Amino acid sequence: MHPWTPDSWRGRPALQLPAYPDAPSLQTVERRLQALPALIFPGEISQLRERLAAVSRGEAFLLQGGDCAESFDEFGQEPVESTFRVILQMAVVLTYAAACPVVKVGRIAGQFAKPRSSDTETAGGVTLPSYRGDIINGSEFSPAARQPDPARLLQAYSHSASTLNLLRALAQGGFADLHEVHRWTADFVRRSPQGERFEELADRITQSLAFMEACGFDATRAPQLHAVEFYTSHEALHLHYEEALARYDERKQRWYGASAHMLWLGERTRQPEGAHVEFLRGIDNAVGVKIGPSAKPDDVLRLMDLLDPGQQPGRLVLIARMGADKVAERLPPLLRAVRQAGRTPVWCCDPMHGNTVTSSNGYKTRDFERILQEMSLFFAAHAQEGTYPGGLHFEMTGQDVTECRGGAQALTDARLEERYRSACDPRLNGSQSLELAFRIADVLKSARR
Ligand SMILES: O=C[C@H](O)[C@H](O)COP(=O)(O)O
Ligand SMILES: C=C(OP(=O)(O)O)C(=O)O
Repeated sequence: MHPWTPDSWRGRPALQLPAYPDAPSLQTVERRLQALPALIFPGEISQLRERLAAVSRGEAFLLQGGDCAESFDEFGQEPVESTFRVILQMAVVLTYAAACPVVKVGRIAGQFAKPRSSDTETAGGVTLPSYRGDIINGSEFSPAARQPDPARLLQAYSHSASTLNLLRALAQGGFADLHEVHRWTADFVRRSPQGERFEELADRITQSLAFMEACGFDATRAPQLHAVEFYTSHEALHLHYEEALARYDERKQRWYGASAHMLWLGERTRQPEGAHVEFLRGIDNAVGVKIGPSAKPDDVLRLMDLLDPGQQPGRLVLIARMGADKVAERLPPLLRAVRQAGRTPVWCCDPMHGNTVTSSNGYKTRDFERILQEMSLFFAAHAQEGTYPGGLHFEMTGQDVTECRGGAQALTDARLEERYRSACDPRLNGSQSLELAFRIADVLKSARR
């Protein structure tokens, strides 16, 4: 294998990257990013890998979720806090049901670049470059907004740094204390059936804590009750940005990606000879790979050889995103081939990306029941093949958006326009996310048995 360097990807075909008209400006920005502090430190990356190693042994469960694409405009405390809160709630529901630790990873603090099916978009007879995420261009349909602008890389760094600062405070500063579990429910969820169900669960947790404390258990000595570990992730799509944030860990003598704890390869950029695989093979982070319905067993094994030649526990997360109608047929041969090769990656289910449809009024949407169906079939495929269903990966937000259809709120096509805020793919709202956690909790419980 040829030697890896942070820029060795530049010799490979790089799909889904914009052509910047002003190359010198891009280079200036890259140099500035190289001089900025790392957002993530090597010790945190090792810790996440240990947690994922536990998942791969069937001792824990991975919950990964957040925006399809973070936005520079929808920025502030509320969106971050509400998403964090719903992830905590989902994790509590799953932990309680499966009696196992849940590793919490946000699609957050860096999820700014989007792969697109088409390079251009046409509206009203005008054709412009597609929106590719706020790190590249703007979502507004105008020639100026759609021009790729290198200055956006610095904005993405600064938004990521602020978001991460808030997440660290939320995770460690008292908000995530289990004694506060009643405060995690947003008002619009509280009045729903799943809000009420969560309140019952919160009551049971509060009573259990009170009982244990009455028995002499000293809660002040149990840091796990007062804080959570929360990790960040995004798609490693914008390689100029990722290269500029690669840092060398002198102690381990390894490079790592300092933009997030975990980075993943998208379905559209996982070519074995491509630039994205080349970059990710050289860094020490946990690495995810999206696996769509066209993937053959040999494709998956080849990617595993390239990205994890040493077969290190907790290094690889294979994120199956097959679609509810294909998962039962396409996933089992992959699970079998990986098991027969003696490999134990984390297997995770993304029930969002294979289930996107267009509503009768022209919105990109997803059906709650199809999402649930793909997850159930994912668990069934693992039961059939004797492998461990290690996690779930969602596009979701804590806010009260109307982007996915169905769920107990029974969102219909007509209601999508009420609060459709995503600039790219539809997300589950806070209520739908919590409902999904309850609906999948029983499946997880029996899978772990
Ligand atoms: O979120 C993922 C992708 O960017 C998205 O599914 C691609 O969407 P498109 O088919 O509208 O380009
Ligand atoms: C683009 C994404 O997914 P996929 O690569 O699976 O299409 C995503 O998760 O944002």
